Amino acid sequence: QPPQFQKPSFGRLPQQQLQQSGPKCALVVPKGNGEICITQESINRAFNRASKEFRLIESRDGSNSEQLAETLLETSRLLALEHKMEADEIHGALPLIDVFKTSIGRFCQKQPKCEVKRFRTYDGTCNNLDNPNWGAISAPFRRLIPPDYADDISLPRISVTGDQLPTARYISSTIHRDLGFHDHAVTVFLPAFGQLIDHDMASGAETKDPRTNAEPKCCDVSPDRRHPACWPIDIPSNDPFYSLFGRRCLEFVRSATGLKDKCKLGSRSTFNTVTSFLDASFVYGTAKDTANKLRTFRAGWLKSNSALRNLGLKDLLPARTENPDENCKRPSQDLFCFEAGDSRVNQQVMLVTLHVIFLREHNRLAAELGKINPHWDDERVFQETRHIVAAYVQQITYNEFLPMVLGKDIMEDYGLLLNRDGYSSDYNPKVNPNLPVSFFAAAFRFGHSVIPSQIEQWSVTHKHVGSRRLSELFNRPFDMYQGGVTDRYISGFMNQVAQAADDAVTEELTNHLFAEPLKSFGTDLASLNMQRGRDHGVPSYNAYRAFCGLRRARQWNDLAGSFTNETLQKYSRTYATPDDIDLWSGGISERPMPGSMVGPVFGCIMGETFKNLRYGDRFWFENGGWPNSFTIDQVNEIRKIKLSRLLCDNGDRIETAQVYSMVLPDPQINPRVPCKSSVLPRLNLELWRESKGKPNNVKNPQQFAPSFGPPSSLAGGFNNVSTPTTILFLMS
Ligand code: HEM
Ligand SMILES: [Ca+2]
Repeated sequence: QPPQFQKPSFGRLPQQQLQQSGPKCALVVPKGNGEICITQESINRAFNRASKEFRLIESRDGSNSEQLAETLLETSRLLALEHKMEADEIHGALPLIDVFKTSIGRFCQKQPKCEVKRFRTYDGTCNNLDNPNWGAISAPFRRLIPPDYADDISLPRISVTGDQLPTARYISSTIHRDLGFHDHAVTVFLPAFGQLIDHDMASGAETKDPRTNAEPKCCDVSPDRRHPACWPIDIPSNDPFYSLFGRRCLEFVRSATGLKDKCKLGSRSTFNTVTSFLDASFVYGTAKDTANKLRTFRAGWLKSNSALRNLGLKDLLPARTENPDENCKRPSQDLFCFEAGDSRVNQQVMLVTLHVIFLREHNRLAAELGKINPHWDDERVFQETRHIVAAYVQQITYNEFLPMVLGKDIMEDYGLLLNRDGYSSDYNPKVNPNLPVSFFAAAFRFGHSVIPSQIEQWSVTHKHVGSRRLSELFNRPFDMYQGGVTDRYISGFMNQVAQAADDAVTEELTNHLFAEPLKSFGTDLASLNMQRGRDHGVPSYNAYRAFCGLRRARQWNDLAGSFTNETLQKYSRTYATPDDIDLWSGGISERPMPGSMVGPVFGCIMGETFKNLRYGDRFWFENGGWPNSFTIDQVNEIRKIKLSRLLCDNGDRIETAQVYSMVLPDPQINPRVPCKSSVLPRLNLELWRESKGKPNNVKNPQQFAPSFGPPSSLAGGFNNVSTPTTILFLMS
């Protein structure tokens, strides 16, 4: 069984004492010797006042969700004020009120009605039939422990002393300076794939200025004229880098406020704008409209750019011709960035390259499936291909990526090892696949520490042929239009060693992020990570220690085993108390666990998240008994897929690759093999052949009800798992 970490306790109030919907009171909260009665009238009063302030209009189609979220937050603030509620009561009690019994109900969108179908919806709704919005777009980030807001409702976290925390940039420049250490085992494909799946799972909601429909600018605007969501980051006057340019401010805008499940009251929630499920949403988008724009509607294909065909090379992503300058620095009007299912695609070339590989794989599969099943129409080929591509993402994530990042122990403890054979019957509709805010804002940003300063290109014969600074490539993916560059990046990423996952982050990210062409400075990703954590009310590293079963530090010495002496000293000089350490900073600075790239706190947050993304996904590729289920032979085919297979098939002239492309090649334990080697099997698509009219694999459509039990993966052995210290398992 996965370890039972301390269950989230939202407040110290005994839940049975909280009565809902009594005759007079919507909620009764015990307080001191007495109790607080929150009446429906007081809720309605607070809501009316707040709705005037935010000009809420009545509508149940979701078009008012932004104002409704702000209105409900203000309602909560007014109620907390009126009833003198403390943090525990705000987090533990307010969400228990059934708002459908108050005037709020009229404004809250109804849950969609679900049907059981073969393919996933684009927006992730109806994956969970009882909670149709779980894992879907706009779902709130969930909390592993109660939030930490300065006013218990919404204002960013401050020090437990009551003072402001040190500015995020100060922590970045003292603790997260680049020391340039390399990892000893992983290649650049590890962070590249990590970021790709990050974009499958997570995207925070930007606050837009209604006048410009862009994120507001904060730095060069006087504080009284700033957009209310502005919360720029102060740069100390003696900053080792920005002082050279007289910069004192980094742009930062707080994320948009979101609705809680069923419009519940309580402290500020934020939401995910993509599906948290690993469903290849970065290929297809998270709305039908987006998917339709990407499709050719012929033979199940996605649109692509054929500019390189005359050189005998495969297609690239289609050009972004709508809003061509959005997140794209074009040197001239006739050069375009790329379009894909996720709008962040052009951020840098690692990401673009993987998007290209998945686009090509989609079209390769669609072509084959179309030949094997000539009676399938465009829609059927498209959806069956999408279904396989999502399964690939799950297989590669749990079979290659997570074992390297988390190591064998966490994989086992959280039930993350894939089954060796047979179907899984471990889908559990009670498991919530929404991402924890601590995962989105901190733990999965561990990858920022692994990014190298230079991006290398290698030849297909594995020789280094050139390097470019990462900062020259932000939002400038144009060299992909040169014949052969896709291969040179693919080969580069499988041969270039990644940075170590430690407290150091490359200056390309901490001083030059998104630098404009020819500008000497950009912004700082480490600062953004910490500011984002504070923005979302993410409690401190120390609070998560307690959640993860470690001892909560009372004094600096208690952390001696967790950090190097040097880091600990820096922390003690930077923060007022161990209770203040930002989660992202503490998490990436922790000493890694044996066989893992991360320490126990990030390991625990990621373990929790990836456990729920597996057991809470009804469309998980190993699940049996649903209309979406693959046949068992198909599942076994997918189990053989490795990232190197996709590189071989979708590069232009890649002929050899190491078996595990996220791990450095090694003649003994991770040898380069020819792409035609049986060590890298291709999916046998004959298993997808269907005789006309017969549904693919649902033997008895009545038998949808899955059985629930302990994850059978835990009973199984050790399958295909690799970790830096257990890399020998790779080849077993
Ligand atoms: C050159 C590579 C990368 C760049 C330039 C980059 C940049 C960024 C930026 C600008 C943000 C938004 C920051 C904010 O305002 O909160 C972000 C968020 C994030 N990044 Fe990265 N990142 C990179 C690589 C990675 C990698 C390798 C991972 C994981 C393995 C990762 C995981 C995340 C996650 C989980 C988020 C939050 C979700 C989101 O809003 O996108 N990133 N990154
Ligand atoms: Ca997704």
